[in-house]
Amino acid sequence: MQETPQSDLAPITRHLRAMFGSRLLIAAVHHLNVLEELSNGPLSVADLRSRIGLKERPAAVLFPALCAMEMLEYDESGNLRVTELGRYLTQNQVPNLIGYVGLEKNDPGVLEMAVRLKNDGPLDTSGGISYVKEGDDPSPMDDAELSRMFTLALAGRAQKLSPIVAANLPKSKGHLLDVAGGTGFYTFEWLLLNQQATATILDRPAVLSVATELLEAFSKSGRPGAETVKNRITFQPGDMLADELPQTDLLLAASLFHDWPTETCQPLADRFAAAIRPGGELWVHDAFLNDALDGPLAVTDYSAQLFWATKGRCYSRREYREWFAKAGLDPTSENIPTQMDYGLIWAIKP
Ligand SMILES: C[S@@+](CC[C@H](N)C(=O)[O-])C[C@H]1O[C@@H](n2cnc3c(N)ncnc32)[C@H](O)[C@@H]1O
Repeated sequence: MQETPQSDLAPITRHLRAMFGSRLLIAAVHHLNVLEELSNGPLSVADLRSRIGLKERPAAVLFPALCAMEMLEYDESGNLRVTELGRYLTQNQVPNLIGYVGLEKNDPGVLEMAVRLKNDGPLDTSGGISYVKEGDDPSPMDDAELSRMFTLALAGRAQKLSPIVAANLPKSKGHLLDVAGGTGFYTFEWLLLNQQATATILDRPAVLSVATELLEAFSKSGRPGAETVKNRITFQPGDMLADELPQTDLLLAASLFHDWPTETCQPLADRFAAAIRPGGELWVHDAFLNDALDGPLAVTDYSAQLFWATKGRCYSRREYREWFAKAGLDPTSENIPTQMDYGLIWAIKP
């Protein structure tokens, strides 16, 4: 089949992320007893969390996933209950599939997922967490080899999505700040479409040295205007959680918030809002949970993958829009799908 810019690679990312969803289901049944806890009737999210001993983040990953899998649902009062299907994973239902699902209960990935759910992350974080640099904690993003590996791992995804994202961002002669810009492809493509604009890519120094190499190759691609992109980009090594951010007309946060826990997202939104000039815009490219926190399955699987590997998870548009509003931005209701189950939302600075 010939590759076209329109072809969505979601089947690949969905199968990749499904592994993490499977681990959640098996761990929920065999290591956390989630469905059994609900077999006597519905419980509020808070009650279910306290019975299983789950913190906010693992609960916000696991419960939406079990809803998306149709094992759980919310009743009229907003409590969680077992569905007709989910009943077949409880002891009172005979026959049931508990034993059959249990064939995989000692799979190393399942066992580790159970540990991470109970602990809200891996037990050993001495080597740091992928895609995360926080305070003085060690970070793979500051290690030459690891940051190259993690950054290049995202290059194909960014190359595929960036022309779509760039085409949906506003046309401008102003400045774009691409925070945690990684490979830089989103900026490269946007500058190609906006020949008078300038941009700053902010990330860790080791990541930016990879982006610099990619920009060199991009400049020589022969695409119209590609050779001018280099002169319009500033690379800014830094810490988005601590350093002053340059003032900008547009700010892009692509696959950024999902690496961070809820308590870090509001300060990030506040910092981004402060960097945007009046009339400017904050754009987020990410995968979003339903506002009802019950799916979609592709995103709850992705949230499980992010829970596994980072400090974050997927969030709903409602969660983002609440951060934007608290940061003094006016969230728009627009929702622009891109590909691979991602989309764009944005807010304007009054
Ligand atoms: C998941 S990647 C996203 C990269 C890019 N936006 C994309 O969509 O391909 C997250 C990026 O955040 C960067 N990052 C993590 N902590 C950071 C910090 N404190 N300051 C600046 N960048 C940071 C990482 O180095 C990494 O490049």
